[in-house]
Amino acid sequence: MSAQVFHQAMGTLQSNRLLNNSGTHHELGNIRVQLIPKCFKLNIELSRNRNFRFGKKNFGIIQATASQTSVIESASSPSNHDTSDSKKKSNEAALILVRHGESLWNEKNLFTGCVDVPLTKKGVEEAIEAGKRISNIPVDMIYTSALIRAQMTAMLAMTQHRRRKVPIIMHNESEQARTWSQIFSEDTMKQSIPVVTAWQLNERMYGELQGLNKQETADRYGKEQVHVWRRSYDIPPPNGESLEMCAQRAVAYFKDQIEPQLQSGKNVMIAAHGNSLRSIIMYLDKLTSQEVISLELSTGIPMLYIFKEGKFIRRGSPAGPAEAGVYAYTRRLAQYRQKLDEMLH
Ligand SMILES: O=C(O)[C@H](O)COP(=O)(O)O
Repeated sequence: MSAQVFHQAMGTLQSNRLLNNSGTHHELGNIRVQLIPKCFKLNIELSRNRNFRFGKKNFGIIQATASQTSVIESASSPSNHDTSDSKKKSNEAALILVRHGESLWNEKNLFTGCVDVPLTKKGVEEAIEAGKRISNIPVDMIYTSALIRAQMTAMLAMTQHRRRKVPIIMHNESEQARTWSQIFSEDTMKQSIPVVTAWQLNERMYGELQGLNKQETADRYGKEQVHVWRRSYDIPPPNGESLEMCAQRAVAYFKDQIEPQLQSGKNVMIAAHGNSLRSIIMYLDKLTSQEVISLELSTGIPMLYIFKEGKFIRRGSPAGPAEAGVYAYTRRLAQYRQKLDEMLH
């Protein structure tokens, strides 16, 4: 198999460079149709909306519309031979949301926003704990923000997953980055989970509050003013983003990039931030701008949703690390867990 085909199969965002002897391309308006012998039956890609691909054999049918590309897979179990843990023509998919563990600036009570601060030791432990709670839930794709605290959380959580797939960050920032991060073993690829990092999932930009102490800011400007900056829906902090502004980019990204994966039966984990996740939960739970202001998210506590028939069903947020009673499993999740038990015993 050529390196280029493998690169494509690995799922890096599609290169503008056309494949030579590995396949043929046809342009249909803004849709590019690519036929690749023995690999994808049919690979339809929007030339402007570059959608992510991962794995190859399991891509049975690929559907394209003017706004999105979705994939229906043929994998069905967590066996070693499957590229994905999703079900064939699955009509349900798991969505895990997790706010990053405690960061060094959470610990110091500083406004952090888009400043790229790592986790504390406690944050590392929280991320590992989060991983234990979701260790029996299938994960086919991971999305994180561009910030290290979310990425650390996702990676540390996955060290606990019983399926033992390896999360691998996709580097699509340049052609060279794509080329230099190729994987040349199909088996290795099957045991990997693509991790897509996106600035749109970043924490809200806290403007001129970034780096200030929250308590000192309240002492200086008044508790009420700071509460308005932190929890109002549409009032931004000085030169920063309001929750509404944060929601515009985070929810747009969720709808454009993540929802199509869920529609195709992929199980997705998102590791992000207090405010980008509040925005996404507002969309999932159809909260009003009044309701979202009282929504608070703890660090490192994963929340589970099931996506089914176009709807998001909240399945719980575990109070403790013990699995029993943590999540209201669906039948499909219970079957997945049973297969893991069989595989690992
Ligand atoms: O950016 C920050 O300071 C925190 O991650 C979120 O802060 P908040 O609770 O003040 O919105």
